[in-house]
Amino acid sequence: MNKVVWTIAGSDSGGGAGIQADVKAMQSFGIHTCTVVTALTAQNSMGVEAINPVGVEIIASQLKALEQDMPASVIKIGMLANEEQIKFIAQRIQEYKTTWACKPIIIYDPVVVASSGENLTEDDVIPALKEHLLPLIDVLTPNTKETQSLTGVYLIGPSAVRDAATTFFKIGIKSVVIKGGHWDYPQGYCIDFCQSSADLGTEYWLGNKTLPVPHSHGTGCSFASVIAACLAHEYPLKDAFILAKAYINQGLKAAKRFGQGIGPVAHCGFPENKDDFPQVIEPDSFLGLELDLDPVSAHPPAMEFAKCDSLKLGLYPVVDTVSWLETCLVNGIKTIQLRIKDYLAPDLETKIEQAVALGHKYQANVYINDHWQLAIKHKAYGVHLGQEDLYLADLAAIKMSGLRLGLSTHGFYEMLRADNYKPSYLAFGAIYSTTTKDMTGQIQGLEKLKHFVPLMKSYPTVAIGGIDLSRAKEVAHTGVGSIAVVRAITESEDPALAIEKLQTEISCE
Ligand SMILES: Cc1ncc(COP(=O)(O)OP(=O)(O)O)c(N)n1
Ligand SMILES: Cc1nc(C(=O)O)sc1CCOP(=O)(O)O
Ligand SMILES: [Mg+2]
Repeated sequence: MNKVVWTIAGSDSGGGAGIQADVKAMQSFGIHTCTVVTALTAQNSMGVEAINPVGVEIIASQLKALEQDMPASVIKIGMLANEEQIKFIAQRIQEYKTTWACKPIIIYDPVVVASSGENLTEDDVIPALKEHLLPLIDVLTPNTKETQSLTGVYLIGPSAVRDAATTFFKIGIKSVVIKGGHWDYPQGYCIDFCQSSADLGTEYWLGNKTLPVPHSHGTGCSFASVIAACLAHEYPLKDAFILAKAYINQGLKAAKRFGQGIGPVAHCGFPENKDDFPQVIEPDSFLGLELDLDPVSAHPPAMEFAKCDSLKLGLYPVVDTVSWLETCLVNGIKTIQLRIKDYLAPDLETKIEQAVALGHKYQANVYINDHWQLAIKHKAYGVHLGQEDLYLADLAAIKMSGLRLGLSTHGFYEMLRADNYKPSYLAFGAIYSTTTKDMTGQIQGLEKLKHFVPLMKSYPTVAIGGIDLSRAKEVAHTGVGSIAVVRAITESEDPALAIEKLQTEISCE
């Protein structure tokens, strides 16, 4: 089924914000947008001349037409012009949430004040918003001013941002993305925050230098629309968050003036340039320290690991015994991983020692999964770690020992987080579903892999998860430099033949 998102928002006659921005931003992410217009604002690049709200009976007729034919998986709400509209939309959203077979995700960008500073509502709507609409919202995307108006919390630093998020959660909002575009803390940076009430222990902070560009009309609407589009594609919120930020950075850099005043953010398609992506803020990074985030790693930070011999690592078996490792090496494999998940496995150290020795014997590069201390001790070629290991392992010790570091990533956010460490290679998974490991909610698919590979083209890249002979060619066709497999070799009747055929499929690309 093709994805449909509704936007319930105001029309901007100037073409830069509101419904017009929403349609363009969602189009960039391959989404079909249905529109429910709440107001016909008369505005241009200089300001708002009139609001012209649409009566609720007209809003009702637009909704009715869509309900019958094109129900949405995600509904994005923008400008609501008065209390009557707020109450009406809240009542409809409540109805959709209780009666639709697939409950829609509701994202609300609380457009109360235009970027020009002008009021976009007829009256003080904040009490009505808090009572009727906000408790129904899955993702709220307020800017600094809107956060302050809705929560009463003055955003003077990171702990105030957290307090504001907690205030929103108490109202019933499930997730918040608090935009720091007007925050200027630390000075010269734009910092954004994301958190969900279901996972209060996890915070996502993104940051980049403030872009000194004058044309920024429609950034709020476009940002929320990209999040809506990504959620419709079932991306996790953290990936939607980072893509929305990259989309806006890309659009700000390309923005142009059309009238005499502030021009609209440009709409340039799916972000493909790593320079447009923000930094994932780690607690021990410069921005993390400036923000006073609590340190989480017991070890000193480290980045820039030893380089791999080549950008293309080729067929990369991941095996759990020394015997399998040798079988692969005998059959010409040059990059391989020993992945023993049982930390109490008998003779674990001996097995790692043997794996390293076999690597030398067959002139192949052996990576050790997880057991970085033993990998250092026995001078393996490299270590493969997951995201959860980044605060646990002594990365500085791995770097000092000259071992390569491969990092797992699952999606855009984790990929940019891994980029902070400048590892030796990046693995993208799980491309397809797999029975080797529980990857529920982390299946990326080929389309995302097509974005990951060019974004991270400065690294050797590896695709993993559910790849077999029938899929190897399409995966290799994305340009990824290596294909990591478990079952495609270990469950084949003839491992030597499986290796040969997989090598052939990959080398054709
Ligand atoms: C090449 C490659 N990619 C990804 C993984 C997964 O590593 P990780 O996330 O650390 O999970 P476990 O393998 O430890 O379960 C990998 N091992 N190799
Ligand atoms: C070990 C592992 N890591 C993954 C990740 O996505 O990080 S997927 C995966 C299992 C790969 O096994 P198979 O080739 O049998 O599907
Ligand atoms: Mg691991």
